[in-house]
Amino acid sequence: MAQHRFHKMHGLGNDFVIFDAREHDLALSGDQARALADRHRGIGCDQLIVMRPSQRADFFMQIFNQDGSEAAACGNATRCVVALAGRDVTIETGAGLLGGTLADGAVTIDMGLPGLDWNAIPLAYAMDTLTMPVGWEDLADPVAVSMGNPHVIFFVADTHAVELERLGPMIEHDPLFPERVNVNVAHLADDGLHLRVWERGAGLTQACGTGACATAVAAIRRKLVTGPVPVHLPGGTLIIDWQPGGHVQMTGPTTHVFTGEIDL
Ligand SMILES: N[C@H](CCC[C@H](N)C(=O)O)C(=O)O
Repeated sequence: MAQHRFHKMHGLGNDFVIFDAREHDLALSGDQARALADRHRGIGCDQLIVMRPSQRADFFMQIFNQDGSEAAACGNATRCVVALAGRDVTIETGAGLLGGTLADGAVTIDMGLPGLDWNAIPLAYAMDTLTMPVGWEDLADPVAVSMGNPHVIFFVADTHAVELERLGPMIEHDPLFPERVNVNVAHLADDGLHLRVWERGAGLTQACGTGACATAVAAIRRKLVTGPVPVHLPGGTLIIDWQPGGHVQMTGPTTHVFTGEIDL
């Protein structure tokens, strides 16, 4: 056992435990990550992040969901590790290299190109990802987008009328999504997009950065809005900018709550 320092942070209430393992290695299994993320028996978080050395970037970001599964992208946590670094950095993730810049207390991440083909999401078989011919009860005709992690987006009349705590897990585990999926329900209002997310491996969260990116891309592809677009989540608002063919830019705040030590 050794003592390891961690940072408790959040991006609009999507919360993280972040270990900086660039100087001292920290091997973590999915089971250990799940135990640490447990809100009753561990520290508690939506995702657990480990910053590691990288040959290609300032650091590598390993991402564990609350259930112990690994993900290749986490937009809100990416903003938090840039804020921790305290300077503009390049981050290596399982989905490629991301750029992070700090300005006026907010962090902007270049989230790279969205994945739009069925096999980039991935889906179990070929279909048009802009208007998918599928549905689950009242949720139908979604869009699929990858931000390095899989997202399905439903545009509805009112996000608060959707029983996401029941339909979310049903869709997350549907065989159409071989790697499971993050489930986004959104509606368009005068002030931008309103979004609620059932996250793969974490459930209902107060905010989802990649979900906000994927939903903005879906809305722009369907010509509902043009970028930059405010995306209002239960925990607050992100600004997403994207032009077809370009990289997705996400801007939003981060909060450092406390630093702790734990024996691992
Ligand atoms: N649950 C996601 C990872 C975290 C995404 C979210 N917290 C964000 O800010 O992008 C997945 O398994 O793909």
